[in-house]
Amino acid sequence: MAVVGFRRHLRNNRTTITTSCLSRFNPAFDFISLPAPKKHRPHRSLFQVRSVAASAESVAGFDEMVAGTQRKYYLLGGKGGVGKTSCAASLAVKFANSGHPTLVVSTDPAHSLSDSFAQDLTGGSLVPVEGPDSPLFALEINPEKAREEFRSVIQKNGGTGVKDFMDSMGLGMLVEQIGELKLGELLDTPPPGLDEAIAISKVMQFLESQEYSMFTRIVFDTAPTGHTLRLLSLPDFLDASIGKILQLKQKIASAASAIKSVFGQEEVKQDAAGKLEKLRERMLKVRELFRDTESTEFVIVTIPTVMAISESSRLCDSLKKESVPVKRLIVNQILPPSASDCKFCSMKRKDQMRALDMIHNDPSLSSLMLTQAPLVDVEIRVTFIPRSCCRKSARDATDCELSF
Ligand SMILES: Nc1ncnc2c1ncn2[C@@H]1O[C@H](COP(=O)(O)OP(=O)(O)OP(=O)(O)O)[C@@H](O)[C@H]1O
Repeated sequence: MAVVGFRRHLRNNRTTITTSCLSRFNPAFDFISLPAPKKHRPHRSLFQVRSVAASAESVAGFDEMVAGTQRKYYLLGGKGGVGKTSCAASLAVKFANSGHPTLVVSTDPAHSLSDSFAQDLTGGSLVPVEGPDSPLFALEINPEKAREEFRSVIQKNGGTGVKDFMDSMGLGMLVEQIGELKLGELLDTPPPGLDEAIAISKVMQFLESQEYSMFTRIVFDTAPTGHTLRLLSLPDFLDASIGKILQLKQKIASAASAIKSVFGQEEVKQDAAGKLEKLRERMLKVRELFRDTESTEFVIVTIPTVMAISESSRLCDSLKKESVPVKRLIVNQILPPSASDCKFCSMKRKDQMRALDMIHNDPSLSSLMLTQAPLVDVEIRVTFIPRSCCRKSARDATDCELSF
């Protein structure tokens, strides 16, 4: 299994991958590349993490991330296009190769996890990723598709399928409260956080379902910054909304006869306030989870540009304000060292140095552990090499090192 610059060669009808671009560049980019099989592993740090505040190099970062068998959640977020998906995929692979059954989930409506793994993950269910030592599954949650399905269910069945659908999304109790509202209109102008509500409800399913209990590492590839903040603030939003919904309860009760035709008498009789309370508790549980320093960590991904770092600084402040644990910053796409820069690269390098200085001087970001990942000259993809291709006799040493 390898996360490498993606270059395919057909050799004897088998797929192999060159690793030359990575080996030419910084070995610290092992965050994106993979550790070689144990017997080939170099002795240097494979996941170099440097505290910006204390400039000494440390290898403690990744060791700390893999330590322990209790479940841990890593949310990767940052500005659009900085490499969140690439980093989430490679981190997930590293966890799986370190012995953790791992799940990587994309909550970004503009998914690219499928592209990153070169596998179709759009079905809304767990897809096994072959290759790592321990099980690795990937999942894309497609909120927009879910919303569309929801809309068509309403149109087709006049609302009769709504409850089942919402139940499947973990939001069943909501529909009973809003059953007499015009759901079509609600979907045309979705309340802020509806997409994130679907993602959160999936998270709650992870927590509750036996099927997911095996996973000890869950990596989230989140949507760009704005969405992420809404995701984190949604439990509060829903908490506040519950008051409003409770007011609707009275209205719903008076419209019981109308609802009866949709949901049946028994449903209407159920204690709406109790259900809302349950929903609130669930949301609070999610909120607690995201703020639990023992189990959760938000990793900010950025690139060395003034704009990206300024946004990362604001994101870091917001996360801290929300009491979300944030300890690490990945600075992706750093120009690799070169003995002779062209004019463009030399200018670019200076620009990147200025941006990196911003991190050192930023009151929020400077306290984070910094991982630097170089810009590589090919697209980052996760793929695997069939074991049969890894026979030493048939392969040169470099290919073998990053295969399994
Ligand atoms: N270090 C790198 N060197 C070269 N290309 C990179 C690097 N990191 C990411 N890329 C490329 O940049 C593009 C965007 O990466 P990716 O999809 O991981 O970013 P993202 O932050 O998840 O994007 P979005 O916000 O759109 O979801 C991809 O084509 C990816 O291959």
